[in-house]
Formats: sequence, C-alpha cells, structure tokens
Amino acid sequence: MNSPAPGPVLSLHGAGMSFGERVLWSGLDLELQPGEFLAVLGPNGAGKSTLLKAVLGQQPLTAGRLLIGGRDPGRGSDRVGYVPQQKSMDAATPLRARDLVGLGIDGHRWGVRRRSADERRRIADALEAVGATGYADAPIGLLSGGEQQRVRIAQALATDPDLLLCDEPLLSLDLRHQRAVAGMIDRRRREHDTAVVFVTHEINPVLDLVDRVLYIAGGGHRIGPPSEVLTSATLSDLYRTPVDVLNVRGRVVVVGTPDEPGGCQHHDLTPETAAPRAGGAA
Ligand SMILES: Nc1ncnc2c1ncn2[C@@H]1O[C@H](COP(=O)(O)OP(=O)(O)OP(=O)(O)O)[C@@H](O)[C@H]1O
Repeated sequence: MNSPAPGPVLSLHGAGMSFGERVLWSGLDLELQPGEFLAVLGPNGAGKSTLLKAVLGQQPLTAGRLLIGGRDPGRGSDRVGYVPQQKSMDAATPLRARDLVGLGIDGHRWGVRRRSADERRRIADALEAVGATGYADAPIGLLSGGEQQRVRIAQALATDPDLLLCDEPLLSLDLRHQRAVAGMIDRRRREHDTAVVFVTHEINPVLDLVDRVLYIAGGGHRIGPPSEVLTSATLSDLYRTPVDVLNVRGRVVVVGTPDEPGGCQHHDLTPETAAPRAGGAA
C-alpha cells in the first residue's frame, strides 16, 4: 500500500467553476484528510460530477486552486481512483471482469501485452477485496448491475489510490447491494486510509459513514457534518426558499426544494435503518 502523503489528500482553495455566465460553485474551500468520507449532494445539474472532473484533471477550475497531495491534478494519476457513473455494459463487450480491473493499472498504455506476475497479483487482490473473485473471468457485459459495480470499484482501487472518487455508485442497486457497495468502500478507507468523495442523490445508505457533506445548489454550497448541513435552516438558506428536513423513521427526507419544474420536490436523502447521525435534521 502507498503510504498516504502527510497533510490533506485533496485541497480546494477559493475554487470556482463557471460555464459562461453560469456559476456552478464558487469560493469552495475544502481540505480532505486521509480516510475522510465526504458526501457530495445537490440537485441535477448542480455541478457534482464537474467537481469530480476537476479533481481528475479533466476540467480546469475557473477560479482558485486545487491540489492532490500537494500537487496539481493530472490525468491518469495513480493517487486517484475513480468509479464513474454506472452505464450498463453491452453483453457483447469483449472484456472479462479481470481485464477491466487490469485497465485500472495499465489502461493508459497502448497495445496488448503480457502482464507481470506482480500485476496479475494486484488484479486478483483487487477482485478479492470486493468479493468478485467468483466471476473474475466472466464477460463483464453478462454480470448483473451490482456485480459490475463491484468490478468498477476493484478497478478504481487497483492502483491503491489515496483518494477514491465515486459518482453515484449506488444508482440502480437494490438495498442489499447498496449496503454491500457502501460497506466495501467504507472498509477500504478504514483499512487503507483512503479518502472518499462520494457523489450521491441518496445520503441515507451512507449517512452513518459520512464525516462531512458538501451540498451544492443554485451556485452556492454548504459544507460540514451532516447534522449541521442537513437541517431545515441550512438548506432553506442555501435554496433561498423554505425547505424542510424531516427525520422519518431514521431517514432524512428533504421536502420543498425547488429543483423540479413542478415546484416542490420530495426527496429522500437517507437510508433504511438505524437512527441517522444527522440527528438535528428534523
Ligand atoms: N464543458 C461544459 N461546458 C458547458 N456546460 C457544462 C460543461 N460540463 C458540464 N456542464 C454543465 O454544468 C452543469 C453541471 O453538470 P454536472 O454533470 O456537474 O451536474 P451534476 O450535479 O453531476 O448533475 P446530476 O445529478 O444530474 O448528475 C450541467 O448543466 C452541465 O450541462
């Protein structure tokens, strides 16, 4: 395992992202520590995925500074693992799960080549860590959504990154698989001190794991522990309209956000069991 660089894994200072007149976010200050779990929330189009692209070095900031382990972000950095938004793979995709994980290690190289014993071991270890050894040689397109998601996480972790970026990794998974995927990511950060940036529309399945929430909406943002950000007062202030955050049977439910064309959105932000840590949310 890489020993994590001392100091923050990710730093944003006065960071901003705009497209023309449209400001997605601005004045964003964040220092993410090793092992920290940051959930990024917000309505469609708020700029959550664009934040991940900035961290990946694919979209330059329009203001401020972004550093990964004290360095400028770069494409293909081994320090950053990325689980992209789920797209179902064609059944005819000519790749095995094992090959997809291998691309996490050497995907930047051209051409077919034999892998070293060390690379083969790293691939096998990554698959084992997510419980995917049993289908390592199955064509990726024939795996279920939950199985494919495990393989994507194995791919993102194959280089032993200091920072794991996940874009809606729970999308279209059932409750059991949501728990399994969230648990896998949590175990990783606890055992390897990997910092996690987790973009999601559903905070509930991960609420007990989250250290801080970054909530982006309408060009503004709030950042802090769930109990401070997921409150009626904070979200009403952010949305500049009355928003209620309810605690319903252990779930955080946000009511009244103006994200939908029809007006009020009723949007279930949290999971299924256990009293959430956002205790002040009701
Ligand atoms: N290169 C670009 N040029 C112009 N506009 C862009 C560019 N990249 C993203 N956008 C716009 O920025 C907005 C934010 O996109 P982004 O994908 O970050 O949203 P999101 O918060 O991840 O949304 P969702 O929850 O729907 O996935 C969108 O309206 C998108 O069209």
